[in-house]
Amino acid sequence: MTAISDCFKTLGQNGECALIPFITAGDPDLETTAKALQVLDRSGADIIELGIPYSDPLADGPVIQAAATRALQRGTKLEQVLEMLQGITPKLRSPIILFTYYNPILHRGIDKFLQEIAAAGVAGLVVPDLPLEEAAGLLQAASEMGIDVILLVAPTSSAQRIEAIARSSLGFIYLVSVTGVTGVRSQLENRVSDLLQQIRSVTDKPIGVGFGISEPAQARQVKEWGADAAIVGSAFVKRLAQGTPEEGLSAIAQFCQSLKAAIKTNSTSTNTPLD
Ligand SMILES: O=P(O)(O)OC[C@@H](O)[C@@H](O)c1c[nH]c2ccccc12
Repeated sequence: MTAISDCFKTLGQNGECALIPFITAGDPDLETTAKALQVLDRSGADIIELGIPYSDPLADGPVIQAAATRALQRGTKLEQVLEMLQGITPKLRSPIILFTYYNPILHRGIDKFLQEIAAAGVAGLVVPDLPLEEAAGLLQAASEMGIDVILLVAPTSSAQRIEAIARSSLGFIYLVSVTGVTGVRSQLENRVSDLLQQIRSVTDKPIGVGFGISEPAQARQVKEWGADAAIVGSAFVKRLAQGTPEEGLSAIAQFCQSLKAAIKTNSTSTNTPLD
């Protein structure tokens, strides 16, 4: 069993929903990224998604695009991110998912890339622009190295495609809550609940919901809709980038705790009698 499956199994036994924060590597610098991973790990994160900055981040909204630009301007390179991870992953409870666009993987060569990230202790991989039709090779090679490739379901995915994605995705299935780019949204669409049920009807694998979750109440909402994980990106990236690195770290610690508290409890905020 992989570290990610193991994590969902334990949480599922307690009726808990996983919290998956996302941050961009190298923003404001890699030293802060290393600290941020440890802070999140101690503040309620169950799994952490770390984004490799990329110059053409098609699926990203303004907050994560700006973070990637800042990280690239500082000269953040994949090798340095992996070197940092190698030192940090042994100290973390949370498995690390690496987020990268497909081009850097192709550029390096699939096998070399996988060997390097496995050596750095990475447990999973999200590649938003990897077409399912081309995913087989990467999925196979990654699973042989114990790395879960997590595939994305979009609100526009057909029933047939949802089934195919659910069959192939490893670790969990990433349900993108809206059509569009990453970023804070004031309201989550109700159809996320229908999509969750639709995916649930074709698979036993855990399902994580991401895109637009920026408040504890929204995380609680996706939990109540039946999600196994709430993924929160832009809202973390924004907080980490505000003020000095120390201020950013303390802001994400607090935010992480409040999100976890919202999805940990089984009770709802309404006063339901116990009997
Ligand atoms: O930023 P948001 O709206 O909270 O969304 C999640 C997210 O940041 C992370 O999973 C992510 C960052 N960039 C992506 C691109 C595609 C899919 C997912 C992502």
